[in-house]
Amino acid sequence: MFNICRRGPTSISKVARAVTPVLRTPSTRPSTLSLSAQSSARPVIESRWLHVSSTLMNQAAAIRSSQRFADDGSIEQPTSFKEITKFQELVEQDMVHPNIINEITKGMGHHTMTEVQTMTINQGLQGTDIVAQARTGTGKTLGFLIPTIQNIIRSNPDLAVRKRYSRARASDIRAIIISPTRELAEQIAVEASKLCYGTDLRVQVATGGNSKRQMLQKTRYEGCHLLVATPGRLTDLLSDEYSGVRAPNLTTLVLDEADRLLDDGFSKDIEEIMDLLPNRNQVDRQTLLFSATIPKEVMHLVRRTLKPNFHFVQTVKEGDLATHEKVPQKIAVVPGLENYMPTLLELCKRGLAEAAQDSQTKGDAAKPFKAIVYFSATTQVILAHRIFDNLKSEGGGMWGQHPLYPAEVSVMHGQLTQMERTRASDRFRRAKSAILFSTDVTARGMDFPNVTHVIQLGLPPNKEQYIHRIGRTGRGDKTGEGWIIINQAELREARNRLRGLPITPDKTLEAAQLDMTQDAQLPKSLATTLSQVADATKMVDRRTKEAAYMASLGHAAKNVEHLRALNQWTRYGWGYEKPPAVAPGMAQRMGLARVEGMNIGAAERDGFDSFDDESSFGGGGPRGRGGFGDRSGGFRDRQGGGFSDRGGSSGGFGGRSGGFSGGRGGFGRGRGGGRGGGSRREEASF
Ligand SMILES: Nc1ncnc2c1ncn2[C@@H]1O[C@H](COP(=O)(O)OP(=O)(O)OP(=O)(O)O)[C@@H](O)[C@H]1O
Repeated sequence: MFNICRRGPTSISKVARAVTPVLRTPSTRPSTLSLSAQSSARPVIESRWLHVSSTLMNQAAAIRSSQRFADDGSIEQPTSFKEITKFQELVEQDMVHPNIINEITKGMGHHTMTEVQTMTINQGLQGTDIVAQARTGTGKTLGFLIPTIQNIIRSNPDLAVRKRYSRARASDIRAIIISPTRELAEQIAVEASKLCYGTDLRVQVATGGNSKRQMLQKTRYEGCHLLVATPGRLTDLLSDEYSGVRAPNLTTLVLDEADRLLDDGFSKDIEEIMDLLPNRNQVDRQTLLFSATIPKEVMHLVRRTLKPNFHFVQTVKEGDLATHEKVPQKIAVVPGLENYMPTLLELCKRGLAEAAQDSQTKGDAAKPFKAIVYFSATTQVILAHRIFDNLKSEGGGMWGQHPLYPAEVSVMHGQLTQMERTRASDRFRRAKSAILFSTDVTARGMDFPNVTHVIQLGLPPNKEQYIHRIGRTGRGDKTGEGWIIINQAELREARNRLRGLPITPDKTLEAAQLDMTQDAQLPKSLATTLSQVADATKMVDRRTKEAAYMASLGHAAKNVEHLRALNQWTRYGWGYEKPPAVAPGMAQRMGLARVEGMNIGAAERDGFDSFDDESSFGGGGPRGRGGFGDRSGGFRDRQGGGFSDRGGSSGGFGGRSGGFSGGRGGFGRGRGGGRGGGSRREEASF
């Protein structure tokens, strides 16, 4: 996979995996090293630190000379150095300032470095450009923060100790860390601030969604040495001639989640940022690229971003699994999209039951149930969250306890305001037992503690994203479980996209096995689950459902099987007789005009707004004859029963003429719900 970056006789990956890494490149900052060596009269800590600098200077000089004096003019075999694996040793060996390490050993309680930290910290302290690939949750953040902060202090020893009054300015930026998402930027900034607590370094964070004016006020007031930012806001600040945010002496540039930042979505921004930063030939800087995934396709961009003699740290060996063995991963292939919510609910109930059992035996040490549920589109996240938010316990009435109590159900996606996003991620971070419905905004880098389950509904956009999503569990020394629920129509694509991943099929979830288009006798627990989802779905407004439909339509448009599955979902999942209407012009443009089963036509005016262009949802569909999802009728409606708008006897979960029941009852169609609504009546059969 990484043969693209082979350089010289030894492949980079081999070098990076060597037990004792070797210094492959000269230090890039003789001037900064000599600067630190010049000052001498300092308090104890700082004079100790001056020794640090000179030690590093000697090391760096040794390497430089070994290159410079190679007999045949080529780069001489680099000098090896002792690899440090304990944080405290970095202080003892005068490689990192104690004020930084204290925060790690005493503040965070970490003593031994992880594999990727060992390799990147030892190497990064030499000033080398690094691209590092290591599994999710293995501590890459400290892997780039320690060298970044240390290298700033190395060139500015005055900053090593916190002072009462800082003289920092907004144009003092020495290091910039770029992250693809706002939440991740905030998280990195918090981590960086902890590390810098005992120093005089000022950390600022700049992300879209937050007030630029406030950020500038704060930055101008406090100054900034280390800026953590998302690409858009960073470009904005650097190109704004009045912002005052400048980095004329930039020492380090870090791209976290580098493959994401270098892919099509962000690469233009990154290029623009590079142009706005000082020219590397004039102001030498170290560049650090980190990610759990570095696909071949971005390697040429990686190479363009780094100096030619960059160092490749790769703890995931070629052919190794990119995900953790300690995270068992299961796939449930369900007959149709209508099975998603019942299957998810069953899985959550099971997880909570296991957690409750665990807490009886282990007390506080028990594993909770804390899950992130991923969807590919915001509209799907919103719909699923509304359904889960509406769930009611059987027989609990309006004010009954939520069936997933004590888990908090929350949501995270790009349509929330930044304040809502921050609140949602803070709450989820703190929650013991919780379920977060999310788009991929939380898929990369987010370090929510104790996530026990990652559940993906539908296929992720690519293998990398699957790996990052799964990486939200099993972090550090924790374990976790990964689940992916797909429908039959996605199976072939899933085999392709997820090839080589350790995913095993699972058939233990009852709702995943059920053909919801057919009559069936159901066990009580399953009937209850279906009934709860049915009730909850019915309470969701039509617009939310149709927004999810339209978003999925865009993805499914080129595949007849997917379209069929999608339309079937509206019928058996929501109880629509016909799928939502798609305006003829839009259907034409999307190539759907002749596809069987589509509802092409003007939106019906039924009291809701209707839509007829691509930016909308396609309009309100016709009123179905039945189905709990139909706005115009359904379960326990005015006419007294069933799931149907035409009265209980013709209602049905699937929107046809039947229904489903709990107890010994069945799920199906045709026999009628009877008065009072089938799902609540154990004896009833539909
Ligand atoms: N040396 C260490 N020993 C124990 N735990 C550590 C160590 N370093 C970091 N951690 C913890 O491991 C967790 C994961 O760290 P981090 O978020 O840096 O992982 P990552 O590799 O960047 O993950 P991702 O690929 O998802 O971005 C954090 O909770 C962090 O506090």
